[in-house]
Amino acid sequence: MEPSETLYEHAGGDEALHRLEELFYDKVLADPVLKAQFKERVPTHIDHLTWFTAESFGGPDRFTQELGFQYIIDVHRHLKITDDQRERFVTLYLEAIGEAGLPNDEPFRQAVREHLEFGSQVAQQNSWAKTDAELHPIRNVPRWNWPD
Ligand code: HEM
Repeated sequence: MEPSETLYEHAGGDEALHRLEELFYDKVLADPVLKAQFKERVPTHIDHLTWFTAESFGGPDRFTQELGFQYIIDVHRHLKITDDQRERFVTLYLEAIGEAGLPNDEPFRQAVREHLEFGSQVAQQNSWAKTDAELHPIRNVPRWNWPD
């Protein structure tokens, strides 16, 4: 990898991330643990997840510009995500990285794991919040970088 390369560039940009999210969403919709959460195919899901991931990995900030961070808080509110569901989500995503032909080097996988662990914990906490005070304090798309 080039030292100056972003995770977004290393992943292969929008085209590769879109392919990853497509494959991941198919796995999610077919999964017995996750089907209680993902009951039907939401047509915007793949594009919106691609925008979020691209921004998180140092690419264009399209998610923030077009949807805003409040959107991702709102979509997870009241879903009551269980530990099993959160863990399954992370496992399927890591499987999809390999299957979509994204780079499989350890620094990249570690950065993706950190993004996923953090993001899925935020989504889970927000999914149980009864009041705004119980929401995770993050209010901007987090930017991940290469592990130290
Ligand atoms: C890194 C972690 C996560 C990210 C970046 C993320 C991102 C998103 C985004 C962008 C949407 C909106 C899709 C749209 O506008 O169509 C969404 C919806 C949703 N998310 Fe998450 N999410 C994460 C974790 C989770 C977890 C752990 C669960 C449950 C196991 C979950 C369950 C859902 C559900 C049920 C929806 C609404 C239904 C759908 O769009 O298919 N999310 N998520």
